[in-house]
Amino acid sequence: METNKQKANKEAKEKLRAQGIDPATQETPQKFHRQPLSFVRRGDRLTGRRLKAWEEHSENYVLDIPRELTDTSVAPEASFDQQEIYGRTAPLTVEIGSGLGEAIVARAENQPETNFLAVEVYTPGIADLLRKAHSAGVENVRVAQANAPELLDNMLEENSVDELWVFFPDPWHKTRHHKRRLISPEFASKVARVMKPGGIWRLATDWEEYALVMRDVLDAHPDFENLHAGEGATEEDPAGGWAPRWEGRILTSFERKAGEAGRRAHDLTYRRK
Ligand SMILES: C[S@@+](CC[C@H](N)C(=O)[O-])C[C@H]1O[C@@H](n2cnc3c(N)ncnc32)[C@H](O)[C@@H]1O
Repeated sequence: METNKQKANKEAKEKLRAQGIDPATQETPQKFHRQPLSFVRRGDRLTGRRLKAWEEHSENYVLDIPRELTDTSVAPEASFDQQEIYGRTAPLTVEIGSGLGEAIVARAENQPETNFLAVEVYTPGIADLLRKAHSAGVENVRVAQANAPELLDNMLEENSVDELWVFFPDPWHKTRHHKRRLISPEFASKVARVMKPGGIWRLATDWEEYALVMRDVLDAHPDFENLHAGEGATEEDPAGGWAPRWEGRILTSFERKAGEAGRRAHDLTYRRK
């Protein structure tokens, strides 16, 4: 006789399989995505207050996105109509990899006249964001649970984003994993397409070698201009180009832990030409 727990486990596994996810590893198979993924599917099971937050608030904040094959793939017919989504048209700030939602919810609270879109694949992180957004009473944030490069290609309109953030993207520090890194010339071109001329792209990382790669990739990209070219140059790093810490980038728990481990953040700021 099957117990309730066994039945629930079986159902959860079937749901994952239907989404193209291997229940043993909970990893999204690479074959469904055109590019290497910048994330590994982690356990998505929600419990306790995260589950409660999801049940109570996801309907208000999480976008219903047409999917292709997996739950993070964005189908080419997806669209982003601000009027429909926020009930108004306003300047748009997008955060890619919003983690636990600390930075975007804080900013949304301080900038009620801006619309905010958090892009994140990690369900427990989104649940935390929902809890924060609800308790702060913000109405100008929405969440897209989606693989960012596909969202940029298939959902956001050309010339529609005023500001875009990528704070502490996964560093994938082993050389054999560098192809999974988010920041690349191809990704920069996807960002360039959706940004308005004059739009601002803010980045930060605690991984020094990745910071140098990000700077070199974006300095070489024809559509972006480094707003702090040459700043912060040192003898070891004569090129410089580092931005001061931006006041809107609050200290997240992720950055705090990096600091405790002795890694300091490098900031970069670019303008879409
Ligand atoms: C190291 S965390 C940093 C989170 C947050 N920005 C902060 O500063 O605390 C990186 C986040 O990016 C998300 N992420 C990685 N690749 C992504 C992708 N392709 N699309 C959407 N989110 C992604 C991960 O799930 C993770 O939550």
